[in-house]
Amino acid sequence: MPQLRSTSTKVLLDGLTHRQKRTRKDASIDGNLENQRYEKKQKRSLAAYPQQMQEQVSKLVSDILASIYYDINYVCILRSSVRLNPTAENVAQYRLQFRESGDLLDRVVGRFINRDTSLHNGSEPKSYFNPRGTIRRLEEFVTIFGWKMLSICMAAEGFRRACREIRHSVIWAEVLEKMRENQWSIEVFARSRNLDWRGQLLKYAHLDLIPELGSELRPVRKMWGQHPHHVVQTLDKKVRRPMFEGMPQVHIDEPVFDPRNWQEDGRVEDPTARIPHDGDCDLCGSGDICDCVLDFSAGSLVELVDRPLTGTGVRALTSFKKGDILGQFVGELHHPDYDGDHLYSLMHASKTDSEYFLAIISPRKYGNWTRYIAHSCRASTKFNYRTVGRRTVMTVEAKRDIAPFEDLTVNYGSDYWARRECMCGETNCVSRRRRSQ
Ligand SMILES: C[S@@+](CC[C@H](N)C(=O)[O-])C[C@H]1O[C@@H](n2cnc3c(N)ncnc32)[C@H](O)[C@@H]1O
Repeated sequence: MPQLRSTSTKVLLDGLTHRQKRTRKDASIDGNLENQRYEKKQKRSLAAYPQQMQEQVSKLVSDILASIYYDINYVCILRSSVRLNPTAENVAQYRLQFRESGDLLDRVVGRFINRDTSLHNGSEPKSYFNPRGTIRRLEEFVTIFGWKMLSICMAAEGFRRACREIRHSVIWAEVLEKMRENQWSIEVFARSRNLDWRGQLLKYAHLDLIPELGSELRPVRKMWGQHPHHVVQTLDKKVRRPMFEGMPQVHIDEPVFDPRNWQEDGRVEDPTARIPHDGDCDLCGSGDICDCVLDFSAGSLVELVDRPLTGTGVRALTSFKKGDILGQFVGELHHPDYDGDHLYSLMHASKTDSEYFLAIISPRKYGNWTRYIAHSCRASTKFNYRTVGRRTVMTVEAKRDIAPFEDLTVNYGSDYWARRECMCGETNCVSRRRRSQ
């Protein structure tokens, strides 16, 4: 989580701390009353700070949340590689990720047990004045979000660092608020990638001193076994499989060329196969057919979410820079005259001759996350024809910098909206302009 180390962040954290600095020694003099006063003061909301500082804090908090998704994804990739290839090195690397989190979980569980034991004894819980303490924060976190969420987040180094390194409670409060907004999203993200959050907690299952822990360990519906992009978060905070005309939509990584779809044409070769006329490879610059392949890791850091006006859409879970290639638009390849998909399909051409169509890419059944990108008349991404390795491909690229948690959008072109109503809400919206004419 490099963001926490940046100079501007340090200045920001110091600035906030400076205003309300108070030492642990001072505060511990008069115990609980002081503790309450201190916390009240600390809980001043972010709204009390200058606008510029508020913006910096929200950016920092977004970056922290994004780092949690990134780390969870990383741990899940590691887990898959351990399952597929359990070498000593892979196993050691995977275990390393859980060393610190296991230790912290032990301590938080210990805190809850001590708390309960002291209640059973009839004595007051031991006072622990340590507002900035990591364990204290984790304890608060469990109280708000529960053990499952703690176990999920604890797998992320970004979360552990935030607990340890954030110095001001206003920032920590903002992190908790952002967590609250994204709680279901984080859970779906972790569960659909098979994060072993239960395994981390199972060793405490026999401790019936913490009843909430037992109830959270009850088996939950499996979200794993399929591709993470077979999971859409619904408006009522559930999940569903994306469907088209009553059939489940299937994730694929590569376009599908089936000669049976080209019988009239008699074509037996994939029309997207690269020929010398398609120009140099956009990755290595070579004019010869090369073995380059696009890196699609960006697609691991997006999620599918239902939106009230526009149906299933795509939300970024990380930041993207202008020009980043986020993914490849894939689907079944059909003859350019194909008329069977008016919802998702796009014409494909070579970058050297964009007027000559090679195929229609139709992802209504087989496709990837890019088929769900909503239209906006002020879009954040664009489609591009590219030549990469052995293929001509259609990519989705960032038109500008994109912040974490923004919905990705692309411009479908004004023809698409000739007989449909665009709901993007932008001031330059094609349908809005039509209505006002
Ligand atoms: C390529 S699909 C995108 C995925 C689709 N939302 C879904 O649920 O499968 C295009 C369809 O999404 C919806 N959509 C996307 N952007 C929209 C917008 N700006 N206004 C209205 N509807 C939109 C429309 O129903 C459109 O026909």
